[in-house]
Amino acid sequence: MRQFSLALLRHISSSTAPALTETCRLHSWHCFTASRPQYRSIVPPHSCQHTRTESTAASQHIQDLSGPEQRLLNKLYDGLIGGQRASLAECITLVETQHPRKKELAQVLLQRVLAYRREQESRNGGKPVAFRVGLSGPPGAGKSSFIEVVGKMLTGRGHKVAVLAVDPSSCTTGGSLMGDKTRMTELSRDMNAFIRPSPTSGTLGGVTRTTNEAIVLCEGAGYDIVLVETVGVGQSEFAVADMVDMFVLLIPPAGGDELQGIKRGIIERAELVVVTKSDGDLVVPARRIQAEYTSALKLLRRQSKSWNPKVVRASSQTFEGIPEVWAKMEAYREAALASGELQGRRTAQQKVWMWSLIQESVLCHFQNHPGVREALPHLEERVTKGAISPGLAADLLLRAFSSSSSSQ
Ligand SMILES: Nc1nc2c(ncn2[C@@H]2O[C@H](COP(=O)(O)OP(=O)(O)OP(=O)(O)O)[C@@H](O)[C@H]2O)c(=O)[nH]1
Repeated sequence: MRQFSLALLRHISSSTAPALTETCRLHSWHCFTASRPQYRSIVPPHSCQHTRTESTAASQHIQDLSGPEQRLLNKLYDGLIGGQRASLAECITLVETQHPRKKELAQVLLQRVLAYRREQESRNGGKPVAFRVGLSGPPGAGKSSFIEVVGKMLTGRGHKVAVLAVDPSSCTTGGSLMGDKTRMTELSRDMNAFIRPSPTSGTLGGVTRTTNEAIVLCEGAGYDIVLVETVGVGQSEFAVADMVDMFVLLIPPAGGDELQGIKRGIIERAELVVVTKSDGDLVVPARRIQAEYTSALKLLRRQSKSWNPKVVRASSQTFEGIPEVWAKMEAYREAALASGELQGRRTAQQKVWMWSLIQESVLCHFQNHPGVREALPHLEERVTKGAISPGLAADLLLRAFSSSSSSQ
């Protein structure tokens, strides 16, 4: 593990450093190594290292890998960059794995793909190559029907479309909220589309991490539009809003009760609200909902200087409004790119992503700590019986964790 961390660190020191000034880079490096003597033997980030290409830097990891591991990673990387769907699926399976060594391999692969993506972005004038859109809405809002028609329309226009799902229920029940039914049947047969359901187990933190990583992989495989779908339950919508360029809320033309479940906080995050199923008898209620949401959005604090959130109607059955919805999404992207907000949003998301990784891994470390594991059953029992407060139990567990961690 330590050897792998060193390899990764060596790569990070050379591949992320160009963004920093030389002084800042060296200062950060010395601050970092001051408390970590084990890393001092690694060459500090230095400008002469940046003349190497990203791929050369990335291949440094490969030296730490066994022959079969190198071959596997090369095969996956070449297949992915070559746009092969089977390789993309295999790469996503690798980032979803719980196996410790495979997790390390996945990180090496991701570093290579990220380096490749950076090269592409610099050729694109520093602008992101792909457009990431998050789509959320209550169960039955018409999300999969909408993604199916929009996806088909976009592949028809020459785009490559990837659809990723974040299903909060997969973390507890094994994935029932987004339905076990076959979704988006036509799009799944389209050679220019790639659909990946949510992993069927794990924590929401784990699922969002792997979705973030899957986005990077899809972009590496040449998908220029990545749609991330989630159901409007729990925190998954906020997690998705934190990983995309644009967040779209889909609302069915339903009565008040069904709309109760839509959280106010998430409406504030939406750049676009689409009232779905605006056809036949549903046109009248769809218009009413559109008017209600338009007034509601006016009262909310404006999130962006370059874009005013909009409310539109569309029908996946009649196709009415679908091209217009996409035109609004493109208009948003252009405005956000021109103002620099999109690039800023992505930069901020990198930090959110890093902290969610830290949270997940610290929690895992805590739960697997021998002192915590020993004390946990007894303390949990005392808390459930009301013998001690949850706060005291948490304090005792944290003490068990930190005292034996520091003596290790
Ligand atoms: N009239 C009409 N019905 C629609 C439209 N889009 C979807 N529906 C119907 O609404 C129901 C739910 O549609 P889905 O696309 O499965 O909705 P979803 O939000 O993906 O649902 P979950 O998978 O349960 O989260 C289905 O019975 C669809 O046939 C539409 O544009 N018009």
